[in-house]
Amino acid sequence: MVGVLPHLVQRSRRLLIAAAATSSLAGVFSVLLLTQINAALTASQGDARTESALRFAIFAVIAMATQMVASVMFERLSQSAHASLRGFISGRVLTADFRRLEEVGSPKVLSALSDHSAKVAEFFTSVPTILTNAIIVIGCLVYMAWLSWPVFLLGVLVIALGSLGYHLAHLKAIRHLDEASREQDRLFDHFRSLVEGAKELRLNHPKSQRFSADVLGASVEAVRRERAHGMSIFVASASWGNFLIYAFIGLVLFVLVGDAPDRAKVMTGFALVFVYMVAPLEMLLVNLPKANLARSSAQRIDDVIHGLPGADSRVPAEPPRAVTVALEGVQHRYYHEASDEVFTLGPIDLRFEPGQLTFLVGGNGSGKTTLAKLIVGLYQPEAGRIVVNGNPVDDEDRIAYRQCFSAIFSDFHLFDRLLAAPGTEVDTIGNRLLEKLHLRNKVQVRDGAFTTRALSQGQRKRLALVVSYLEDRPFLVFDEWAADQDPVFKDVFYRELLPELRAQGKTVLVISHDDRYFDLADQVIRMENGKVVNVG
Ligand SMILES: Nc1ncnc2c1ncn2[C@@H]1O[C@H](COP(=O)(O)OP(=O)(O)OP(=O)(O)O)[C@@H](O)[C@H]1O
Repeated sequence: MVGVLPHLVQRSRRLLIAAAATSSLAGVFSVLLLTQINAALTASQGDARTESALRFAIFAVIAMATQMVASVMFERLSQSAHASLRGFISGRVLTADFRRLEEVGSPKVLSALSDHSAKVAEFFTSVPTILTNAIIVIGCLVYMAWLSWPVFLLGVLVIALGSLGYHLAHLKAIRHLDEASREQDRLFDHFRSLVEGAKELRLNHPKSQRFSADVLGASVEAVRRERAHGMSIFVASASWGNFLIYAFIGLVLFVLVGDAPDRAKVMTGFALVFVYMVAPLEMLLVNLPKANLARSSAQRIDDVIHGLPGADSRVPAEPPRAVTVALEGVQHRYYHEASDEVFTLGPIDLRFEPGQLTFLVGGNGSGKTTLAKLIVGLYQPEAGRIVVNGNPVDDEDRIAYRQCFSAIFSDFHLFDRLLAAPGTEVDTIGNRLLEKLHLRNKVQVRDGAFTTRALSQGQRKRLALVVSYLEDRPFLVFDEWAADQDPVFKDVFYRELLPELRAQGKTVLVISHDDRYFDLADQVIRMENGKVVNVG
């Protein structure tokens, strides 16, 4: 698989080449400017000054214009790389296998979408600086060769020594930068705790302080330390490069030039070239680490993408009106790395019919939610198979299979927009449902969105139910939906809403601890430790 950085480079190859060519031109004209300055400084009386001034002016304008155009082009490349990276990663997250996504975890995904993408995009803005300055340095060397061969050879030797030092430093520095970007993924997890654990942290001051110092602070510090370490090595090697340049200047001015007849003239030329070359060299050495940071971030993005292999994104057909789902020897396992233990669910054989109300019951951790995720197709069975309306579900029709379901899990998410298909009278139907769920005085559906989501947990669950009704899927799954409802509404849910759904021919699966209502079910499945122990 091509990494994201080579992919981005390949994708915008043409613009990149154009921008690089313009950038190189800017470098070439900067060196030509230098030749004009030198010519003016060392010219004898009576030389054609006007002509020289004109050339100088033309070169200056071209250098500025090419620099400007190149910078704008690279800035655009950088922004489009950023946007395309974000689109690409989000696309992968959207289509990824759900279990793989759970394993990768949200901190890594968020870190890839924000910080790492930005660092990779910056690569495109550091390229013109690297390129222009590299050309200036090379141009200066060529000019030097024209002035004097021995000096040029010495220059090449210095550059070779500098590059060797830089390469050795690079090997060491990149380790720190890689470690920093890995730690940064963990840092995003702590950022999430900082926001999502705001209540717990406020209620316990010592805990908050320990979190701030030992967890968040330690991680921030680790990123700072590793990045500072890595970047310091780069910057220090830049100083080594600078030192070599000064050593070079010294050698040329005091040893090589010696007592040449036109010493003053030669020395002026060289001094000017050196001074002209130092700043680009510095820029070069400062910008190369940025490109390395980008590479390290691109590696992290590649890791996330690698963990989320692309899936079939064919648009599935409309789900059938009614579904019979059968599980045949279905099995799923979770591996817990920390304790080296495996939780095994199944093998399980079950059957769900249209117009059938099933209750799934069992103790905490017995595997009810995992079974529900298997039934709705979020997890693929590791053994056994699922048969829908008589047809076994294979990899190709898994997406289509999932469209048969609408589920409210306990960690459900309410989107701010209902995102209904165009043409659906979502406002009218939604408001009717809000009325039915006793929420009309609190919230409305307007222009395809709820007017507010700032409601109690039980009320938000009712909104999730509205969404579920609107989706109008043949199989509905409610994972402890009623747990947050008041006794009156619980009664409405079990005695009115569920029988209504059953009467409509829906297949309904309710995970519940409310044993008062078990007698309403057509089927009660009891689970213990990952196994179905009873179907009544
Ligand atoms: N995302 C996960 N990654 C790894 N293991 C998990 C994951 N989710 C659940 N498990 C494991 O599977 C077991 C069953 O969990 P599950 O959520 O299916 O139980 P449950 O019956 O729904 O429990 P509860 O009544 O508490 O909701 C747990 O004990 C846990 O060890």
